Amino acid sequence: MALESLRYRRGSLEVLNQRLLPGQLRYERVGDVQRAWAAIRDMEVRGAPAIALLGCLSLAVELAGGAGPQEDLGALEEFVGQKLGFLLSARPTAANLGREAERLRGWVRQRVETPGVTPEELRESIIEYIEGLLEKDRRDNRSIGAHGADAILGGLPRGGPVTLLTHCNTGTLATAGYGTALGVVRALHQRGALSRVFCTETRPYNQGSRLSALELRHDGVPVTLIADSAAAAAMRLHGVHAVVVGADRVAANGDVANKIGTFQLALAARHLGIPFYVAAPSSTCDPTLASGGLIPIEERPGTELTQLGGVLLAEPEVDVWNPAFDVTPHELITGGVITERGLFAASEVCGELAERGER
Ligand SMILES: CSC[C@H]1O[C@H](OP(=O)(O)O)[C@H](O)[C@@H]1O
Repeated sequence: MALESLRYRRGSLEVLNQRLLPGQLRYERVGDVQRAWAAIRDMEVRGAPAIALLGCLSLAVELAGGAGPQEDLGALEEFVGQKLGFLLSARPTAANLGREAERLRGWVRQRVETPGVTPEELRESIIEYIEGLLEKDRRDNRSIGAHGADAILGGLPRGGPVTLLTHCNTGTLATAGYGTALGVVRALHQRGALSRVFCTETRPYNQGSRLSALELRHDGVPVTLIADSAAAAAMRLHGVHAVVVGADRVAANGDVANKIGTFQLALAARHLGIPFYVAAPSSTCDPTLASGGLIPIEERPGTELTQLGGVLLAEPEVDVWNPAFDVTPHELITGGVITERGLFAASEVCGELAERGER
């Protein structure tokens, strides 16, 4: 069975509940924005691109079911804006949902100002616009994979085979299919240029051990699971050629917010002279924030550290600090940022994409 984070057809949306993986493969129906919000907040679905798609598709399901004003263009525009605004409150750090919401609001505004459009036509065109995001994600992921494989192979004297290290989950279970950093892994594997990828368990939600190990084994990709604390040693002792990770938000100066633990991977890579790459679609860029210190960092419940599957792992009353993300300064992203538009120096990616109109 193909692992899919989302299953969508007009009027129907199901999500794979990732909290139950790898032990249980259970798809659950999402019939409206409220249910999507809860799935995002509780990390039943996670991963910046998948979150953006889930949010928007849940709105498409509501509209296909007749929700919202029927007769008034302005009222329908306001309904869409309110739904998108509500979705943004689920998790604060990833940029993609906010960027797609901004683009959709602007597109709806233009349609409302188009002479002669009816509420029914507007409703239908919004649904079609949102459905187009699925194919765009898949197309962009393939481009990121190809650009990333070219960049990594181009940086090696013999052009492979390559040993990589990655963090968290950035693949099928974080996107609509191919993945961002794991898209680069897949592209190298498909070219026969991947020796092995080391994936960190990524405490405390264990995206690496529960999700990346699952999807890479499922696809026959040579993968070795390591503890987060073994990452620097693996880089040094197992001939890692490059580190490639995802991103949740890229600030204007190229600082990157990504899963907690990314910053220390970048420090270790810098010390060992290993190129450090970030792979992300252009919708991850947030040129409105000058630097990484301005990116909101989500903090999650301490029970994510003190418990696992209902089993006590720590002193239950201990104080816990559990940020879900950290910020890696652009100067540590030595390989660059891989987007669907190509490889960019981290300090230039937001500006260059904005100049190309990729906002
Ligand atoms: C392509 S997924 C991007 C990003 O999202 C993950 O965070 P979470 O699992 O909390 O949603 C991780 O930071 C990935 O790198």
